[in-house]
Amino acid sequence: MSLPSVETARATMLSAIVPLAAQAVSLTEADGCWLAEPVTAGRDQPPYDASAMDGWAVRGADVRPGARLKIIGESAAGHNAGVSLQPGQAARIFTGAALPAGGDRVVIQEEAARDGETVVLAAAPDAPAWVRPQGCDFRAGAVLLEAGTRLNPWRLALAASAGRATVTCRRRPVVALLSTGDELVAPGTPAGPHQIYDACAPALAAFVRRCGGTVVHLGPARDDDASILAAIDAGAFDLLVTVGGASVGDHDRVKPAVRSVGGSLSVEGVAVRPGKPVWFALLADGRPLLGLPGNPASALVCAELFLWPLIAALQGGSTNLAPDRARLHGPLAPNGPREHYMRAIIEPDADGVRRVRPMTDQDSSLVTVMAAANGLLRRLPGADGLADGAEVEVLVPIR
Ligand SMILES: Nc1nc2c(c(=O)[nH]1)N[C@H]1C(S)=C(S)[C@@H](COP(=O)(O)OP(=O)(O)OC[C@H]3O[C@@H](n4cnc5c(N)ncnc54)[C@H](O)[C@@H]3O)O[C@H]1N2
Ligand code: MOO
Repeated sequence: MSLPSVETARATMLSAIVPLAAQAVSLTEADGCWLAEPVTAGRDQPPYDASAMDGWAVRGADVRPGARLKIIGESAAGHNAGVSLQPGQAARIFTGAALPAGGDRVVIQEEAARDGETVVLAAAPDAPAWVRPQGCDFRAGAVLLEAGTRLNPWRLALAASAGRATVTCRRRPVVALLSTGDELVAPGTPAGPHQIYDACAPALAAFVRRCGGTVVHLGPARDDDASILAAIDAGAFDLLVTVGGASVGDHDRVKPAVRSVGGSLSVEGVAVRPGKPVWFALLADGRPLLGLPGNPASALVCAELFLWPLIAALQGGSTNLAPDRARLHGPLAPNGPREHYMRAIIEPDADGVRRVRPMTDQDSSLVTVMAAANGLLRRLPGADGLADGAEVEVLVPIR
């Protein structure tokens, strides 16, 4: 049976996702969320004609070399001068302050000298008006951020400038992690001679948080249906991620256990390396389940390819997994039948050219190899061998 491509499998998974409810989210909590409603401006920004510099507010018509102007007041940010400039008059002004009525230009203080109650302009004051007109950043009523925009610190500054304390975003998904396997023990607990530490749950927890999800740990569970189902039953989650037990061995019990309680599988294996046994199901109550293979590199590559888009979709967002490009460091053998995501080091060479060097050993169990890599080299099924310097596709993991 031929397995679906990464793209087809991802589309199948995403078609089953219903975005979570929208709610008001405080700006301090909204970084990384997708807007469910636009942010519009309730007022102009700046709300008045503002000085861009510290200096003297004047009437442009009065600016002549050496002009002597009478000082009639002061305008500081947050404090209106309460004066109106008549011909021949000036007001002290500071950056961000409102221009007094009648003023339309600022002469910076380096271009003028105070002399008692007057200010004397320099021989050749510089040309800019140094005024930021009311509404030059945005106007009342303008749509500042469209629905569907993903918030980041720069966009949060815009929402904050519009006076918004909250924005409307979809709830962050609660993602439950369930590692399975009789051999697994949680780091920090004693390990028997035939046991290994659960490397995937802590790694995936960090991954989920970077995607904007919150994490619940359900495992590790034993390789038996009762243990797996008890863990699933106990969990309150929006998305369940199981790790291990995905393949074809007698002890790979997760899929049978999920089926036994009415789960329906829509993806069972993908033509990808690493991660071929990855699977996807809806539980009987409709909640989605992503089944990751147990080898750590398989689990984490599949997290990039499938988990990140699923978490985004639950928040009403989409991810851009379009590969980037780099030049190959050294030759590369032809690829096999599966789309291959090779753990690799991507860095500039001595000439500043971005190079990608695949790790020598691509065994999906090797955590040392994964930890030394900083990206993935993507190879399409059946791709030809390549020479040193060939342009290739790379994927830099979510940061
Ligand atoms: N006859 C076949 N055997 C296997 C096939 C196959 O097609 N035919 N596929 C192989 C591939 S590819 C992968 S990937 C693995 C995936 O297997 P499972 O998802 O069933 O995972 P496990 O068997 O439970 O574990 C695999 C491996 O990873 C270790 N592991 C599991 N969980 C963790 C964890 N949380 N932290 C660290 N290490 C973990 C586990 O001890 C095994 O060594 O199957 C191949 N077999
Ligand atoms: O696909 Mo498995 O993930 O090759 O090791």
